[in-house]
Amino acid sequence: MEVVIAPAGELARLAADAVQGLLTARPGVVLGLATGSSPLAVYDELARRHAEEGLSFARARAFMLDEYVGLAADHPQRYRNVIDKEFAARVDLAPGAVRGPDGLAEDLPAACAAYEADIAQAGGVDLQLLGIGTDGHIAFNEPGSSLASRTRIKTLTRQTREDNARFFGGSVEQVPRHCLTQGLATIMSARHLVLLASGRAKAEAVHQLVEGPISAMWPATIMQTHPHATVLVDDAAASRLQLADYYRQTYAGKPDWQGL
Ligand SMILES: N[C@@H]1[C@@H](O)[C@H](O)[C@@H](COP(=O)(O)O)O[C@@H]1O
Repeated sequence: MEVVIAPAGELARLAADAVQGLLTARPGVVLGLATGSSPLAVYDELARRHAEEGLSFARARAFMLDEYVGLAADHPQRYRNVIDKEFAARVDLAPGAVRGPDGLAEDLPAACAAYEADIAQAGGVDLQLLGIGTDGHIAFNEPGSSLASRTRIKTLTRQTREDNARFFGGSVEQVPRHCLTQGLATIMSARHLVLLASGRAKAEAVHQLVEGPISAMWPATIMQTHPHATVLVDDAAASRLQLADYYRQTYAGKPDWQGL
């Protein structure tokens, strides 16, 4: 696991560089997209490179991590609509190139199984962007999630609903209680995991993710077993890392050509 501690703008550029490197090598790359505020600066940077430098996503495909159950098709907080607005509509992804779990399906378990099959048929995800919840969840894999889980229905914790109430007019009651989420094993199948976190509220989750024991109580800790995982954090999110000095020295001595 590589840990990079840097200002938020630099982190977004690093993640965008990794995406661009893949796109340049293989235009048909499969991206994994995350919602939440953490990846927004990456989407801004990729949209800028598309507009100003001609970076093309025309042959790329993308899979979303998760979706609320039951939000109306036109609800602005439906993750499908969030991703369209924040990223897909700002670049040249082909129509239908972005897939997500269907939180409005009549048969939710069948929709989850179909989603897993879609990802497999696409050849798996090349680069998965991730944020992290204050309780250590990735996607919507709440504490207690099976480390071997696949896409399924989950019940959101009170903590996550409170954290996300800001997107629902500040009302926790407006936040759905259920979601569909890629499982931890689904996420672990991606070839490169790039997690972004900023702010002091994430410091304990980041410490557990990088330095804690692997445990379903901090679901993101499963990333310690991934062969290519990158954790991009600002100073505040890094403030509880025991080996922060070591991560800083390591990154400072890294050759420019190496990439993430
Ligand atoms: N399902 C999403 C996660 O994918 C995201 O990582 C988390 C943190 O969001 P933020 O980046 O806004 O802190 O929020 C939600 O729970």
